[in-house]
Amino acid sequence: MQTPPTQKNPSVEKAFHVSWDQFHRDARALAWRLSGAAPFVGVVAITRGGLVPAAIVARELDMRIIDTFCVASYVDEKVQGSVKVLKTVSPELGRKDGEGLLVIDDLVDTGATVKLVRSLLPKAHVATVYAKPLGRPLVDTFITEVSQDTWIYFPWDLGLSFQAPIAQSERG
Ligand SMILES: O=P(O)(O)OC[C@H]1O[C@H](OP(=O)(O)OP(=O)(O)O)[C@H](O)[C@@H]1O
Ligand SMILES: O=c1[nH]c(=O)c2nc[nH]c2[nH]1
Ligand SMILES: [Mg+2]
Repeated sequence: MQTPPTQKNPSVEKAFHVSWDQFHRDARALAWRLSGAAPFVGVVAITRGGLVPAAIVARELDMRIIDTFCVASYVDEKVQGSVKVLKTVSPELGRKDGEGLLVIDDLVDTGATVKLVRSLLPKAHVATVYAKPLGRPLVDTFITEVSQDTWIYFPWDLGLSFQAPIAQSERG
């Protein structure tokens, strides 16, 4: 299954850099919020970004049944291709339209990924750590909203590098 052809994100101007520490705290906050909706029969991570928060949430909620929903979409930074399903959940977990499942991703942006997952698991509870306005109505639980023109930089995509002083960057 696949969503309609390639689309580009609206102009992304701002940057939101997330450290490992901040991501861990935000994912734990998500687990706290989800504890009110528990119990779930299993956790499903939307790969690949959902693997990290899924591990943290599963640890906090003491869940051991963990599966993946594997998709591929963004072909390049900030450019989204059509979303393709590479693997869905096991038939055992996926029966009953995903009822009782907790589906986790790192963020919802345009909502294309979550829409596709929801079309196959309509009764699952979908949670993300971060949400942008376009995708926000498609998730049941999230922690932090950022504006649509913000690109979120995750710690697994970053490395340490020199930062020019603010005064220097203001001089151009
Ligand atoms: O709401 P959308 O516009 O669909 O965007 C959100 C999706 O984009 C990113 O995944 P990406 O496809 O870049 O792959 P990755 O998780 O393997 O990095 C992110 O992890 C979400 O899954
Ligand atoms: O690392 C990422 N940051 C984002 O803001 C984003 N939106 C879609 N896909 C994304 N990946
Ligand atoms: Mg992803």
